[in-house]
Amino acid sequence: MSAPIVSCRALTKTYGQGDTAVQALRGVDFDAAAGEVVMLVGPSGCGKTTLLSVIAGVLDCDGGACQVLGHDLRGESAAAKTRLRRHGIGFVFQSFNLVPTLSVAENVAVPLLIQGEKRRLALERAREALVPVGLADKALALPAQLSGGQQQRVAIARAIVHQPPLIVCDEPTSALDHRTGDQVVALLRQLAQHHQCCLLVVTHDNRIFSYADRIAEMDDGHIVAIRDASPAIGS
Ligand SMILES: Nc1ncnc2c1ncn2[C@@H]1O[C@H](COP(=O)(O)OP(=O)(O)OP(=O)(O)O)[C@@H](O)[C@H]1O
Repeated sequence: MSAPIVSCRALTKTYGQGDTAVQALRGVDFDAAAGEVVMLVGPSGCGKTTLLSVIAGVLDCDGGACQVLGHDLRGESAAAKTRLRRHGIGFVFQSFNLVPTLSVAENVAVPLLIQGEKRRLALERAREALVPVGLADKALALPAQLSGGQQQRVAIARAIVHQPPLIVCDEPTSALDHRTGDQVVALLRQLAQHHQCCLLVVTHDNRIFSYADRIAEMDDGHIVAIRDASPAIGS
C-alpha cells in the first residue's frame, strides 16, 4: 500500500448537547492512501460530510484519533489546521463556490494567493492549471459566463493548483447532468492519479462509483463496509 494520507481510528463526533445531541460519527475506522480514489457513500444523514469535514480539519472530532498527512488533528492548534488546509488539501464542493466577481484565473489563483504567492506568479500558475481541465481559453471570463460543468472544472483547477496531496470533494456531481458529472469525475480521477494524490469523494451518485478504487459505505455514523470498486475503463 502507498503512503497513508488519512488514518482514522474510533472517531466520534456529536453535534449539540443533552436531549438535542446528534451523534454523527460513532466510532469510525478509515484509511486512505496516496494515489487512490475513495468514495464515501450511504443514506442521507449517515455522517459522510461530517467525516469528510473532520478529515479536512474543518470540524473538530470529540474522540478517537485522526491522522492526516502525518498530523494528529486532535493535537493540532487551529492555526496548524489552517496551515494544513492551505498547503495540503484541495476542496471541490457541490455548488462550485467560485467568487463571482473574480475572473476564472483569479479564482484558480486563490489558494496560491492565500499561501502568500506573488500575484503575477500565482496567475501564471493558475493559467497553467486551466490547461489540463480544458479551460485555458476562459482565463479572463467570469464564472457566470461558464456552464455548470465548466465552473466545476474551474473548481477542480483551483483544487489542484497548489498540488495538494489530498483532495476532498463533497457531492461534486450533484449540480451537473449525468454526462457532465461523468466527465468531471473522470477528470478528477485522472488528475489525482497524475499527481499521485488521494481523492476522497462524498457522493450519492451511484453512476460515478466506477471511478473509485474503493467504496466506503456508511450507515448511522459507522463505516459498515469497504469494498474494492472496478476502476473506470481508460483510467
Ligand atoms: N451543524 C450541525 N448541527 C447539528 N446536527 C448536524 C449538523 N451537521 C450535521 N448534523 C447532523 O449530523 C448527522 C450527520 O450529518 P452529515 O451531514 O454528516 O450526513 P450526510 O451523510 O453527509 O448527509 P447528506 O447525504 O444528507 O448530506 C445528521 O443527523 C445531521 O442532521
